[in-house]
Amino acid sequence: MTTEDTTTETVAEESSNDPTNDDMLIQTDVSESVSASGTESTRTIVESRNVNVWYDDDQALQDISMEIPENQVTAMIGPSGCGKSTFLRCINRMNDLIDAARVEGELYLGGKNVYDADVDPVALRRRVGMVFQKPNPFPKSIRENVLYGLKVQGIEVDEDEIVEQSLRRAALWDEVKDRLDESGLELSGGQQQRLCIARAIAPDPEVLLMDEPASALDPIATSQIEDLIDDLAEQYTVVIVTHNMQQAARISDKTAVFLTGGELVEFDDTQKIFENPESDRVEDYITGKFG
Ligand SMILES: Nc1ncnc2c1ncn2[C@@H]1O[C@H](COP(=O)(O)OP(=O)(O)OP(=O)(O)O)[C@@H](O)[C@H]1O
Repeated sequence: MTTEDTTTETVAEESSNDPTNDDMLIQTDVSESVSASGTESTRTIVESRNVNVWYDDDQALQDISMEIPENQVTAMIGPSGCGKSTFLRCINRMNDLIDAARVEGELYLGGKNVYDADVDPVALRRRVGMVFQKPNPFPKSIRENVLYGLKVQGIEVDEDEIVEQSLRRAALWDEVKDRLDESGLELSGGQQQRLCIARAIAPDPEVLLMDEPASALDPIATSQIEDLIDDLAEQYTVVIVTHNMQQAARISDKTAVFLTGGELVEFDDTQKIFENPESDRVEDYITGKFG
């Protein structure tokens, strides 16, 4: 990837009545880049520099450096235990919640290191939403599920508007618009996962992290989630962990291949990774020779 141009913007977040804004002045260093194909101009939104993670004495990630482009889908693939989920959790500091975890290195979101002392992890998680493997709606109504994140953070919004907008973006509105006060647990698995996506996007995050979001779903629901991810990338940056290489090939623009030991072996355009990877180890993994 060639760095073409670098501009710096300053974004002052209003603190006003919003307790999640922490009065921090975010220096946004936006790198303008051209993809390997030379056809798309993209900006880097997440950049990791030499990120290392340990769980007690065991190292889970080794020196991970990569630039994740804005408004694209970036897939993380690799064999079980190679650190994909650990890396995802570095981006929104969910590893902070694991006592044994220790993170070193720098992880920039819009040019600001999220591990700086002045970053509030709760405010960060509003900017970086997350969807998990198993749909996990709360035992509350569909409406309350969508509004949950905003309400716990005390953010006042036009509730009807946010509920409709989030459910529309999650491709669920038409199926639930007449039953918004019914429990989210009464929906099918695929609908529950789209409800969780609506809940994650209601606070309008910049980045959406998805940790194997379709692995617990049937093929039809999986296909709906894949179509949805494609649509979401028009508005959000999506970073997805998947065990399913065909899924990564279908839905992602960029692919990062992690291999055993927590090493990022190759990161490039998805087409290049699947058709002509640089690394023999990646080729062996992609072609099923190991992993
Ligand atoms: N909470 C934890 N405490 C201790 N070790 C952990 C914890 N979470 C993950 N690990 C270890 O860190 C390493 C990387 O795990 P991680 O879940 O990030 O891998 P992964 O590639 O996402 O795996 P999978 O594809 O199976 O979900 C593994 O060795 C795992 O056992």
